[in-house]
Amino acid sequence: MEGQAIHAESSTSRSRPPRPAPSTPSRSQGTKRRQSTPAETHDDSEEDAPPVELDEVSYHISDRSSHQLYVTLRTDVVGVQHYRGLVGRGEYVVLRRQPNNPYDSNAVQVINATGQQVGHVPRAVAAKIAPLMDHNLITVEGRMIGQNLDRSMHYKLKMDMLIYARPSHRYALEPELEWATPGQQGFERMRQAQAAQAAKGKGAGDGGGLSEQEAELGRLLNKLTEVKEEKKFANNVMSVLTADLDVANLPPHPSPPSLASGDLLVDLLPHQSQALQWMVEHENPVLPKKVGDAPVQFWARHAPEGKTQEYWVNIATKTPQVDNPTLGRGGIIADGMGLGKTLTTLALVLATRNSKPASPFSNATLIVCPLSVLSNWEKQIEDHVVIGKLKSYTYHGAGKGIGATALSKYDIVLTTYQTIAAEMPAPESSTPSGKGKKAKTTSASGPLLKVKWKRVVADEGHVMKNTKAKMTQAFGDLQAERRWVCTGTPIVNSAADLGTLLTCLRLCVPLDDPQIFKSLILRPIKAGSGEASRLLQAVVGQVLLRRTKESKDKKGKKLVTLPKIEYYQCPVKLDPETRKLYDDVQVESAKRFQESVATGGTGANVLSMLTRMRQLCLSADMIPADYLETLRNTDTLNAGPSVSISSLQPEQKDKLIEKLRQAIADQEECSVCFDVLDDPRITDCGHPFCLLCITEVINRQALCPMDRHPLSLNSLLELPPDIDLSLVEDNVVKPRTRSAKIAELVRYLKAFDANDKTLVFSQFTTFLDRVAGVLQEEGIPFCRFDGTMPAKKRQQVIAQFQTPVTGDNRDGNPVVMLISLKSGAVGLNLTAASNVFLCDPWWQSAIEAQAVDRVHRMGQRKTVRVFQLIAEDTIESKVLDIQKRKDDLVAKAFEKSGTREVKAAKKQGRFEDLKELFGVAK
Ligand SMILES: Nc1ncnc2c1ncn2[C@@H]1O[C@H](COP(=O)(O)OP(=O)(O)OP(=O)(O)O)[C@@H](O)[C@H]1O
Repeated sequence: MEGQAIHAESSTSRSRPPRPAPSTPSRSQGTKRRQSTPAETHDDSEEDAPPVELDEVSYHISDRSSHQLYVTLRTDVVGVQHYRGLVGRGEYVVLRRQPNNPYDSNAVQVINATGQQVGHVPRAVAAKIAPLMDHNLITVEGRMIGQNLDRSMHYKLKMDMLIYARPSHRYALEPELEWATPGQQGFERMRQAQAAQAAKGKGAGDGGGLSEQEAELGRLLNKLTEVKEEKKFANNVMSVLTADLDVANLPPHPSPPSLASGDLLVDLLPHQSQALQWMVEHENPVLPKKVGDAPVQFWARHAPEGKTQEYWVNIATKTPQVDNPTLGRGGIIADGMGLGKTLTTLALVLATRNSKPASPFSNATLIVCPLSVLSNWEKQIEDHVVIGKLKSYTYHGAGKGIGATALSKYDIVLTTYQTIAAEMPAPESSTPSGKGKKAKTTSASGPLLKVKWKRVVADEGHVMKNTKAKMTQAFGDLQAERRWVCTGTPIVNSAADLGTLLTCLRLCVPLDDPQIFKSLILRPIKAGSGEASRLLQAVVGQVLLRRTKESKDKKGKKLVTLPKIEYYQCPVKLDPETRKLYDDVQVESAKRFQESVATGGTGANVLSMLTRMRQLCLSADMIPADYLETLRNTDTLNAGPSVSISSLQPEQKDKLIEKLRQAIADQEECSVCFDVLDDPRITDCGHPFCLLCITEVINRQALCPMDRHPLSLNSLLELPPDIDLSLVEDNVVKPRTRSAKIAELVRYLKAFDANDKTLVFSQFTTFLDRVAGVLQEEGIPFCRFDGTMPAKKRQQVIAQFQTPVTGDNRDGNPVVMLISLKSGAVGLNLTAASNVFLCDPWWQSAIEAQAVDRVHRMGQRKTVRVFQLIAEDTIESKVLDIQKRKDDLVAKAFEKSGTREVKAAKKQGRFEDLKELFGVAK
């Protein structure tokens, strides 16, 4: 039975973000292999079948979970003679369920890196793994031991099958998988055998034999995944990943656009000219000329011994092919904030104006950015490009009434992520998105998706951290000859972020495939593979340029010289009334926390309790008047049955919607991923989550992670489309009493020089409303900036704020800008300010650093002063302690010794952190 072929169905494609045509051909075109020989031909249905696509959805869901390698099973790929897919030794292959196979409903296909089927998993093995795969309990992938590159007739090929599952499922799953352990010895004995081997010093994973530095990098990357909220850590990892790049000695552009050339109103700085040349080279990559030349995007020339015909080998995936591989054009500009990525990109457009792209592409560049930086691009063009040298157009809001042909005549078109997402054709709602079917479309795509761009640039491209998000898919759908990402933080949460960027950029084919990136890089890194860490480092070396404010040129001089920056911590004493309320709330919250720990769950709404305590530190009227009472009376253990949203009373629904709206306005985090809510939903028990996070939880355990209330997908509610999330213009709240923090802030503002401008950051827009009320009372001119403001308004606000105070414009010239910490701050130039107030400490020091970077950047002439307001003896001082401890841990993790202890300390640290925040004695 095992050698018998199971025929493929003719329609096997599933949906994944479509690939742009024709510059970046589909995988089957781009990495086409040798023509099949007569011996390899097979039945017609297979011949006409479209190339097999990967299942994007299941990839995404499983990638968000932390699966662990349970066991590796040596097995076969069978029925190889019926398929045309070729594989090399060591190549990773995708194992995909084929439930509609007419001969075996348990069938599992084996698919190579170019999407072609190689064969099937043996029937007996498939029967065991198929039900587990169907229930999303395991993920499997294969690594080829045998190969069929010799083109002789093969019926089966040896393969290692790697079975992954969640660590928390071990208890239930191991009995189901005993048959897969070597000699069916069972997991316990397998572990004992592995431990004995490790004790003999044979090394774990495939990290054995690799240098200590490689192993160390692997360990660091693993920690990155574990401590995903630690952005500083991510920055450090970027430093490690880019440590070997010799950026100081990059050649400058021979004739960059400049004052002298009449294109720019400024000259590029030397590091910007180097970046320009690097970008030009990466838009025109050249395959290695001969055997032995350095690989380009991992493709190397290969000449088999004794044979004359050379072929190509992808040294990352071990994929061979005869036809010339297609190279991606573009890359990632990951320079630190404020080094001039915007200006360099404009210089690229100017420098390549006369090199017309191949037909059918136009000469137009599309720049996609968050709404908050749209006006910054307009301003940079206005400030730095000589009038008439670049024709630019902003395609947003009222500017949308223009067709594809007109757009393609511009040199630069500016737009936002939301706009490109909205231009995607709407899927036909009645079409079931069943397996094997692509959603049909009813509406046509918008003009942006119709233009054949010379290049597309994703500014602040790290926002595309999720391959399933509409804007990521929309960027992938844009048709362009060259593709770029600009971001100071290419890795935000984990190395997977870099994989997403490769996918969006179509670079390093076939590593741009999420499934292959995961198999080759993410999973092995988790398993401690130094080789995979080295591969990740190599990917970075191929596609990314990064310098920071600390980088030095070849003479040892810093790239940019900036004025001094001074940090001050300002302790604030709560007023007696707030102090009393805070202490009561803390005692009650601690009780709730302990109760939930005692019952063994995440129990009570931990995050929401922490948020309320933080709001109390800012201004007591930010929490509901009856909050303490509610806290005392809430029965956290009363879960109740799952409720379908459709059965809720209208007033219950309204309450939930209001709660969700508030959570979004307050930038509350999702308590599954600890990130800002993405595509938010609220449960019938009143907890907000990202849609993807809560869907995954429901699929797994159908209980709310906050209060164990039973949930189903029907218990989720989203905001109605007509609800207005935008900041109510000039929202000003006159607080009943002035909180200690607001009083302290005003004290400083009054003491500053009348010409000094100040940024006031808070995570809570509702707090900024209260500050606004007090500033109004005090007659201190201020403005507000918020991520949800219309583009025109933002531009006006920034322009107004950036106007220096002089004798004649003092009246109404804002000296304070109120700005929310997490929305809208990235990418802004606010150098008119030299004082920064951080009103509430944030867990991620990197977010605060980003805020400070709005002011401490090129163009700043004064010393920058940063004031952190900390409410004494509250959760805020504890947050700082935790932040510091985490920074210490990060520092330690970079020392070579003690990393295992660091890891253990971190795990324990999470729980200890919570105890500390609630004031529960250790
Ligand atoms: N060569 C230059 N001459 C004069 N000013 C410059 C030059 N390069 C950059 N600047 C100014 O420095 C500031 C920062 O530049 P820019 O906004 O391009 O940085 P960035 O790397 O895109 O920053 P971010 O990561 O925050 O988006 C801008 O005000 C810009 O006008």
